[in-house]
Amino acid sequence: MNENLVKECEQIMLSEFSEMHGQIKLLHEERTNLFGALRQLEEANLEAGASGIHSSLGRGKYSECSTTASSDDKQEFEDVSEEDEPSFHDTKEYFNEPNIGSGSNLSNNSGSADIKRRTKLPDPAEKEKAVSLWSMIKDNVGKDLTRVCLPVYFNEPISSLQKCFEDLEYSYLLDRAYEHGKSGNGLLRALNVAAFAVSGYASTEGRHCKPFNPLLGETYEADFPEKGIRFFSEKVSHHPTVIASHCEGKGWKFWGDTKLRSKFWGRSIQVEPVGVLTLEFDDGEVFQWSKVTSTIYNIILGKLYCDHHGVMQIRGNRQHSCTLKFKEQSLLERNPHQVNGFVEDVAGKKAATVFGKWDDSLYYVTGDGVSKTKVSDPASNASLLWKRTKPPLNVTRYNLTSFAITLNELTPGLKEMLPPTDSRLRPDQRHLENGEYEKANLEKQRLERRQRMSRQLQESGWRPRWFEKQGENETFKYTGGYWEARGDRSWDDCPDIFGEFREEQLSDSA
Ligand SMILES: CC(C)CCC[C@@H](C)[C@H]1CC[C@H]2[C@@H]3CC=C4C[C@@H](O)CC[C@]4(C)[C@H]3CC[C@]12C
Repeated sequence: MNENLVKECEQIMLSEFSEMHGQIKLLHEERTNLFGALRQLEEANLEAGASGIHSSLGRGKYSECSTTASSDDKQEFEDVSEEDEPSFHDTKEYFNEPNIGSGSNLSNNSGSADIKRRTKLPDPAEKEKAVSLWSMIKDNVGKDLTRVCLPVYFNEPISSLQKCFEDLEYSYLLDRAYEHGKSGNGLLRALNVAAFAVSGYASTEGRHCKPFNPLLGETYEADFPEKGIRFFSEKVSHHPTVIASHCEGKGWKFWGDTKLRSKFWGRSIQVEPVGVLTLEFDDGEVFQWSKVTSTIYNIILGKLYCDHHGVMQIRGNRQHSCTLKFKEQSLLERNPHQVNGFVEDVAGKKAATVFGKWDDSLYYVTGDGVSKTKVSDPASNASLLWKRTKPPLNVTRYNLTSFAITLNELTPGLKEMLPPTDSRLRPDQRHLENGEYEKANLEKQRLERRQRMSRQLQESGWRPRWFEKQGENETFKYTGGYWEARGDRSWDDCPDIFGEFREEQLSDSA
């Protein structure tokens, strides 16, 4: 087949995923079948002189709900929680003055190494609405459903750029890995790197909402001196969606770009992240790996959940490499989320066995593991590498971790430092976080309209501001300068991507 045609098709598929259009198509098919059946039933019913069938579907008959536009707010939403949550919003908690603490070499220019971060999201301004995808779709019968943009209710108040930073929640594992390697223990370095690679999946458990798809050129910075890290990411391509990120820690750098390739399997979606993650220690040891496949189940019916499966090869350039197997959850699985693997040396000898669960903990045993201990029994002589932190006290329907809760916060003094492209300034996401759903929806529609220009922007020679394609496999590498520019707040060349769209913006970049 024609190569270009295949490429083109692939591109279309990818962009479809980013807008979740695929799901809608599937839903469309399902419901077309359903309505077909319904029509037959109704015809049969009419013939029999009965008319009670519609009520069983809750709302109107199929012929009535065909013309409402997606943006129309006449859509019916079901309220689940009747009682009002008691509000214990404490403003002091959010606007604490930062204390000047012992700074790390990475601390920001405001000199506040001891930033007090929030422990919960703002209380929603409006009452939350529970919306099922089905209730969305049933009001759009007869329309081209691929043109329907999902309302903000399906989103979590986190952008994909911020979600990439969630992989660094357990960055202390990399600090440990650095120290172990420095003191000559290459095996423990490799083990901690393996634990880090697994720990990034922990936050995906129980998360059922879609992150915001960033606009082309949108960025996110995370300066976390308390963790000794500084992270930066940018959306570098819209068709297909590619996010590039770069993180600096104590003795290490971690970077990579992620492009998602997706496949639709009836009721589930399989996501294959394409791209290589690189971890480089200051002493020259490098580890590289790719993320495993993730599947999101029960998109249409039942409880939505996410599983990760496949083999992760963490290749090192010195003594040790690691192979991790994420076991696919079977229908009758009593012990889901299992990860097993081993670290081997250059001679191919197994130096340690690792086992655990991606949503809970990871252990290791030195040697090949099998002869010395029962792998499934962590109580034996296995040592703990990583344990997930407890969920926050105030869980919301987004199920964010304590760490994720802090990611979209505008800590004191931060707003003035940010470029106009930072995710924290994205209005619809901010409104959603505040529970202002109506405003959030309006802004989301405006920005989505704007985003449709991105293909044109990209084709007319748009370039990422902070990353550049490098090397034979064309990975995006950070070109530097962001934190320096932040020091002088010189954001003149950063476009106002969340503002009103102006025609010149197309010609500017050409
Ligand atoms: C809107 C409704 C219908 C669907 C919600 C889908 C949610 C659960 C989906 C949408 C996008 C998905 C993410 C897409 C990409 C990745 C990167 C991968 O390495 C780990 C899983 C992870 C992080 C997925 C987790 C599940 C996810 C957040």
